[in-house]
Amino acid sequence: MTKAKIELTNVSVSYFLKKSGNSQKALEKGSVGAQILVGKRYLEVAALKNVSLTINEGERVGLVGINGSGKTTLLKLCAGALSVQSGKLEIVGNVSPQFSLGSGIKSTLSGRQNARLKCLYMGVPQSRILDYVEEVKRLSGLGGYFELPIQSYSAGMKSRFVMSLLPLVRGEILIMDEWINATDTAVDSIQQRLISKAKILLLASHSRAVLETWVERLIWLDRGELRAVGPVSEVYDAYHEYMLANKAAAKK
Ligand SMILES: Nc1ncnc2c1ncn2[C@@H]1O[C@H](COP(=O)(O)OP(=O)(O)OP(=O)(O)O)[C@@H](O)[C@H]1O
Repeated sequence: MTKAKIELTNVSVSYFLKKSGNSQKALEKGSVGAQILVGKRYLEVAALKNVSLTINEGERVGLVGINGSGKTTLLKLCAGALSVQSGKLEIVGNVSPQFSLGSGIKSTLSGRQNARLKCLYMGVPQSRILDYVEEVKRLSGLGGYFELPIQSYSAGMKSRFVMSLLPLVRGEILIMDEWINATDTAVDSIQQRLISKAKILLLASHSRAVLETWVERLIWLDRGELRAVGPVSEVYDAYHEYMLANKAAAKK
C-alpha cells in the first residue's frame, strides 16, 4: 500500500487585493501579517513564499507563527481548498480537514437537518447517515433543541453543535486549524481517537501545551517563510523568545 505523504516544493501563494486609499499604509510593519507588495493596481499579500517541506506517514506536525504568518493558507493548500500558484504540491492519501466542520451550516435549518447535510457533504455512506446523526445528537446534548433551527441556538450551543460533528471527520491525513478545546470529555475522546487513527496530523496552534501534547515536529512560519523546523520544545522556545523580543522592542 502506498504511504501517505505531503510534499511541497518551492510553493508560493499570494492573495491579490485591488488597491484603494493610501496603499503606502499597507507597508507599515505591524505585529501581524505577511509581506505586502504594492503594485500599480493591486496589493500582493505574499502569504507563502518558496516553502519546501515533506511530511511522511506517521508524522505529527505542528504549525506555529504570529497572526497572518501563513498557517491557515498552508493548511488550506494541503486540504485542497486552495491551489498552488507556483511550485509543486504532492499529496498522497485522503485528506480530512477538520476546519471545515463549521462551514456551510445553515441557520434556518435544524441541528438534525444540518447534521444530515454534513453527512452527505463529508461522504458518509447513505446506510450510516441515521446512526451518525443520532451520534451527533447524543454528543451535542442539545436534546429537543436539535430539532430547532440553528438560529435559535446561543453561541455556546452552536459551538457544541459544531464540535459534535467531529465523528464525521474521516481520512488518512488530518488537518486541524486550532485545537478544539473541548470541555466535554466525549468530544475530547473523539478528537483523541481521530488523531491516533490519522496517518498524518498537521495541526496549527498558538498553544504550547496543545503542541507539546499532540505533535513531535514543529514548523515556525514567519511572514510566509519557514523560519525553523525541529523538535517542538526547541522551536517553540525560539518562537517565544522572538515574540518577547518583539514585544520589548514595541514598548521602546
Ligand atoms: N482571502 C484572503 N484575501 C486576502 N488576504 C488574505 C486572505 N486570506 C489570508 N490573507 C492574508 O494572507 C496572510 C496569511 O494569512 P493566514 O490566514 O494564512 O495566516 P495565519 O497564520 O493562519 O493567521 P492566524 O494565526 O491569524 O489565523 C495574512 O496577511 C492575511 O491577511
